Amino acid sequence: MQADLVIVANRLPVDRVEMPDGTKAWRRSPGGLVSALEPVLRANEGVWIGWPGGTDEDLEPFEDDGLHLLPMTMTAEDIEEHYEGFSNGTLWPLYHDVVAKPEFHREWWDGYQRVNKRFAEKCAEVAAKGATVWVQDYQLQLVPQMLRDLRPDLRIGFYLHIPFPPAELFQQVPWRRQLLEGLLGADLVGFQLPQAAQNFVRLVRQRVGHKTHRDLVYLPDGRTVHAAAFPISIDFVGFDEMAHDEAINQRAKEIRQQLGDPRKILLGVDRLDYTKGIYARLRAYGEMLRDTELDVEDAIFVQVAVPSRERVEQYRKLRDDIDRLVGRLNGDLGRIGRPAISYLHTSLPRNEMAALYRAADIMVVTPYRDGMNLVAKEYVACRYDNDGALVLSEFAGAAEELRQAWLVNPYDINGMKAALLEAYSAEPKELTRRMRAMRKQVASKDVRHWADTFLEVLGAVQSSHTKNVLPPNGN
Ligand SMILES: O=P(O)(O)OC[C@H]1O[C@H](O[C@H]2O[C@H](CO)[C@@H](O)[C@H](O)[C@H]2O)[C@H](O)[C@@H](O)[C@@H]1O
Ligand SMILES: O=c1ccn([C@@H]2O[C@H](COP(=O)(O)OP(=O)(O)O)[C@@H](O)[C@H]2O)c(=O)[nH]1
Repeated sequence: MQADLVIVANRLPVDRVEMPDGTKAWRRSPGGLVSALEPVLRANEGVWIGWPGGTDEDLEPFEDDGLHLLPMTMTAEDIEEHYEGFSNGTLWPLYHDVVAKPEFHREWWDGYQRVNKRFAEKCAEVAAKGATVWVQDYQLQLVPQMLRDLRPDLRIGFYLHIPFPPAELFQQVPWRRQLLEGLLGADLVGFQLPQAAQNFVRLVRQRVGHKTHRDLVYLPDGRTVHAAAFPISIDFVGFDEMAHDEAINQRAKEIRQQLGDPRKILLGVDRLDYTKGIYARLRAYGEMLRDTELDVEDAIFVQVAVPSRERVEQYRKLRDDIDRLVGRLNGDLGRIGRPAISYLHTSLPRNEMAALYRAADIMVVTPYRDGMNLVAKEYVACRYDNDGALVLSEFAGAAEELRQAWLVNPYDINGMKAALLEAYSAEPKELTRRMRAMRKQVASKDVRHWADTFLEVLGAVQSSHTKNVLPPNGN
């Protein structure tokens, strides 16, 4: 198989899972990267390389619902060292403001290099001459340079879905220079926010010593690397259409009834990740009930927590902590038929998500740090009647665009309580004013816009063989 567009991500859009009866089945993979890229691959003929979930399974390339998928085989050791280890035990906490303590282990780094190499080799094998390869996310930062060494004819783009930290944090990594050099194999390195692109360029100047000018890096071999922000988004029209669907609105009504017809439904939907601030948010809500600012007769908090990275210690602990907190809050504050929190530890299909967004009066998104947070944008897309309130952390990438949300600092519990209360009691006129502006933003900057802009800028970069001339004052 030879493709003109190759998307390479740690995960395939579908995940091979074992059912309770021991049989294997495909399920949609968790997370926003898959939500965003699936419509992009659908719109452009191409192939997607990634891990299909599970270990030691040699699967042939296959087609799933019109998508060409190329599964990579991962051993148990690969998963332990590359995915759970270096990607999610080292890079993930480090890139998210050290919300948890990153661990540095040399064998994890070895596994990271090994897996990146295999992904690069697979790309080199399937990319047609002069093809575009779009490498995704922090799990594959070495792929751009490894791939360029193998196939200098390719146009290579890289996109980081999570924040890129300031130099002060990044320089903790013992292999910082190798990571930067890996990324510099790309022609275009994309980030969620402009600050991240600036952090990257500054680090390249300081740590690798290359000349830079604004968002350009000049390499000694004459190649130029462009670093810029491309805030990711959602399929606005798709969500808006689902939101208008009769069956989904019927389901939203049913959800409300099943919850006991409360006056207001508050909703949180997150992967069960310590970056998402679920614990602090539920604690704040519990305090509001305890202090009688809210009453379980009027309000309920629905929290959906999607199982995530369950073999990583910090994630296991978080799950236990939240289980205990929910149990305590319901035990202390709930009444018969009126729990304080309706907690679901599960992954819901898109239509059920849309029904929940339709049902929720207040969407609560309070991460300590988040690359973007598509859930916030999906909620906005589903509120076509311009009602509903969004309470959003300042530290989510989405806050740069959704300025009319109730913006909160998740470290400030009292501030969060005040914002929740304001959103809870806001006048319809106020809700409309805010939601209308946010809908306009998401409608105009949807995922199509994101992918088209990235691929357009990538398409415009000079061929890697063309030598560039430094600007007169390149620094
Ligand atoms: O693959 P997993 O380990 O199960 O994790 C799921 C994904 O989580 C992260 O998603 C990010 O991408 C979103 C879309 O750009 C963004 O809105 C969010 O803020 C990010 O956290 C991760 O970056 C992906 O690689 C994972 O697949
Ligand atoms: O039960 C769930 C919970 C979440 N999602 C989807 O998972 C994505 C989460 O992306 P986000 O950017 O908010 O966070 P991430 O998990 O990537 O960090 C969104 O598209 C959600 O619609 C889902 O399909 N089912």
